[in-house]
Amino acid sequence: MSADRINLLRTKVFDKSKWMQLPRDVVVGHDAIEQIPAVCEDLALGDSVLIVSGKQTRDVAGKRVEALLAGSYDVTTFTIDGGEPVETIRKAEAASAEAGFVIGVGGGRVIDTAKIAAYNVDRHFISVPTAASHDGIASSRASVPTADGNVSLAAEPPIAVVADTAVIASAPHRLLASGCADIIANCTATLDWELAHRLTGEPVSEYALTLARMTAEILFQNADLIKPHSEESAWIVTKALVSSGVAMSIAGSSRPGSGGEHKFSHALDRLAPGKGLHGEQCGIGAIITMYLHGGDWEAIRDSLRKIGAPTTPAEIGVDDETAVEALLAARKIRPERFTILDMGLTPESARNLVKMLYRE
Ligand SMILES: NC(=O)C1=CN([C@@H]2O[C@H](COP(=O)(O)OP(=O)(O)OC[C@H]3O[C@@H](n4cnc5c(N)ncnc54)[C@H](O)[C@@H]3O)[C@@H](O)[C@H]2O)C=CC1
Ligand SMILES: O=C(CO)COP(=O)(O)O
Ligand SMILES: [Zn+2]
Repeated sequence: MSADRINLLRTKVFDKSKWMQLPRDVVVGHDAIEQIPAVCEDLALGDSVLIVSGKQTRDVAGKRVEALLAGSYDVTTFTIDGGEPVETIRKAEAASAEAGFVIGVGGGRVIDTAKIAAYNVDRHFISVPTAASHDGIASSRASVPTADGNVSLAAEPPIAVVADTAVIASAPHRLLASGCADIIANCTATLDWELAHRLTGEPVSEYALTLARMTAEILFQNADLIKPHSEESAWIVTKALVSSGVAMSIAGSSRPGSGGEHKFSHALDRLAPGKGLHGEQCGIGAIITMYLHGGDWEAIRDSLRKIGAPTTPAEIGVDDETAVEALLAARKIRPERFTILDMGLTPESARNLVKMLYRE
């Protein structure tokens, strides 16, 4: 081989570069919230903090975090009131700019709002989930609903995650089951990613793929252990959500955890707002996309049932025709993200799939 050719190969190998941002401290367990002052002190993030929470989650845990930090930090609060998401982010951003660092205490929407606001004004962000309902608790991505569908944005990766299993176990079981379904959706999201790699040459990360898939498999194996209001269940699911979030951070995108089933969920958010939770809709979508991939869709359905997550649109109050519309609309959401739903689905085939796979 000539020297020129060797140099060319070297250049190809060495011009690859990637920046992965992962949490530095992850504290999960009973009364973990009490560790927040120690975590903040350990990370030396500044003298003032903005605590972002929702109306309900402020009562659940936000006020406790405020009280724990009040003696040592200048504490300000921002409560999300359910207004227009982009406007809410702008307001949270302005409040974050006045603080040294930001803590988000709540469900997915609160955490996403806080992590985008922190990112936009270059502040560190601590994630304090009050429910194990989604895998954004440890990721560097945020999902924001817009008029054109959900967009996945770069956001501040949590420098710490503090997940109190007592708080999480006391949340409605529906939230925990939804988080399980969001993880189970990794099974189809990873298949979609591999499909796109084979078909369009989209790069994949073997590590992110393997971690996302393994996380879903561990949950499958432990589906029997997922029970309402059990701290052990909260522990299993929270660890899986952290692991899934890390897969997204390694990938630098939500690809390992979001494929066609997520597009279906985003489409339902617009067509049937307020009916299903994010993870619930993703789980329902994964049944169809797994069937289309030729995989074991019945295993997905049975695990969801075991955990207590819905397996049909009817269970979340969505009629079959809306589910058909969502399947067809899914392709228009983030069209650059190729999935199995881009492979020739027609109104007739969508109708047949819904009829066949969503029987009670
Ligand atoms: N950044 C990312 O990578 C990801 C982001 N997401 C986003 O997260 C959002 C979905 O998150 P969810 O948590 O499902 O919805 P959510 O944030 O709307 O919360 C659902 C409900 O649960 C309540 N809640 C939370 N903790 C509670 C507790 N301990 N006790 C009683 N009620 C409690 C909230 O007040 C809210 O009413 C979506 O916007 C989705 O796009 C979802 C997955 C990954
Ligand atoms: O929900 C997510 C992963 O579970 C993030 O996915 P999106 O990028 O589709 O919002
Ligand atoms: Zn998700």
